[in-house]
Amino acid sequence: MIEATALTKRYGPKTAVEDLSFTVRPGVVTGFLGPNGAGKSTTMRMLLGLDTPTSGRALVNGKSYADHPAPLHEVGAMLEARAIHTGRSAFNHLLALAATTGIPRSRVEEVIELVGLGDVARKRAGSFSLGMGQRLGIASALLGDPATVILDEPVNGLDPEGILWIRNLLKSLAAEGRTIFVSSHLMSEMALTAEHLIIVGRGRLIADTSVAEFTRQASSDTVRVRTPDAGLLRAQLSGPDVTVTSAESGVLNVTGLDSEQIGRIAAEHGVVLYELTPQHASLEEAFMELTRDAVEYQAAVPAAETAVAEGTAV
Ligand SMILES: Nc1ncnc2c1ncn2[C@@H]1O[C@H](COP(=O)(O)OP(=O)(O)OP(=O)(O)O)[C@@H](O)[C@H]1O
Repeated sequence: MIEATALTKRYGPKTAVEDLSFTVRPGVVTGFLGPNGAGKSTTMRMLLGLDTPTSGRALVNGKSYADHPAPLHEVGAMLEARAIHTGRSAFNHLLALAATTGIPRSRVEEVIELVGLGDVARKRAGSFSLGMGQRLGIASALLGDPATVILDEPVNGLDPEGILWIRNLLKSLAAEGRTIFVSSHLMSEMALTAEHLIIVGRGRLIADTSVAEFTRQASSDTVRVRTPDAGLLRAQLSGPDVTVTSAESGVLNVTGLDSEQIGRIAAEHGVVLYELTPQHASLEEAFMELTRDAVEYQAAVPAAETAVAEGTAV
C-alpha cells in the first residue's frame, strides 16, 4: 500500500509536486500517468526516501521508507534501469546487492530465472541490450520479495515482446497481492497494463480513476451515419438533446441518440443506411485532452489550427 498525503516538493522557485494525495492499493496494477515534467519521478523519489518532501507525507506499507528496518523487503524499485556497474555480470550485480541485505544466493538465482536472464546472467551487464538491462533492473527490484513494487517508465524503449513481457509480469505480481505502481506517459500502454490510474499534470492530481471508468468517459456518444437519404433522415432525427452535424455529403454525425435508435427511425421511414458506426475517441486522445493545460513544453500551434480547434471560422 502506498499513501501520499498533501505531498509537495519545491526546488527553489520550481514546484515539481504540489499538494498531491492518493492511495495505491494492493492486488491491482496502478498506472501513474502524466506528460513530461508532471512530477512522476519526483513523487517516486519521495516515496523511496531519495528526496525529502517540502511538506506532506509519503508512506509505503504504513511507514516512510527510512523507517522500515529492512526496506528492500518492503519496497522494490526501478528508477534508472541503467544504474548498474557495467563491468559486472548480472549475477554478480544481484549477488552484491543481495549480500548487503542478507538475501540468500538462492533468491538471486530465483529472480534471474523469473526475469528470463538465465542464459546471459554470467555476461557483463555492460553488453546488455536495453531490454536485458530493464529485466536486470526489475530483477533487482524483486530481489527482496517486496510487497510493494515501484517502477519508473519500465517499458520505455522496449520492443513489443519486451512490453508484453513486462505487462504480464506486472499483472502476475499484482495477482499475488502486491502493490504495483508503475509510471508512464503513454495512456494506451497503461490501459492494457493497469486497472487503476493516478493522473498528474504540473505536479497536481488531475484524476484518480479506474481504467474502465476512464475508458467509459472517453467514449463519445457520436454515431456516424452514411445514407443516400441524408436530408430525409436528418428531418426525422429531432429531439431536445439531439444534435446532427454533417461535414461531408451523405454523412451525418449524430449525438443524443444511439445506433439502435437511429437504425429504428431509419427503418420506420424507409431510409437506406450504408453505415451506422458509434465513434470512440482513442484513450490517448482523451488523455491528451485531460492533460492539455498541464503540458509543460507545448509545441506552438499555427494560428489557423488554433482557430479551428476553438471553433472559430477561418
Ligand atoms: N533536482 C531538480 N531541480 C530542479 N527542478 C527539478 C529537479 N527535479 C525535477 N525538477 C523539475 O520538476 C518537474 C517535475 O519533474 P519530474 O522529473 O518529476 O517529472 P516527470 O513526470 O517524471 O517527467 P518525465 O516523464 O519527463 O520524467 C520538472 O519541471 C523538472 O524540471
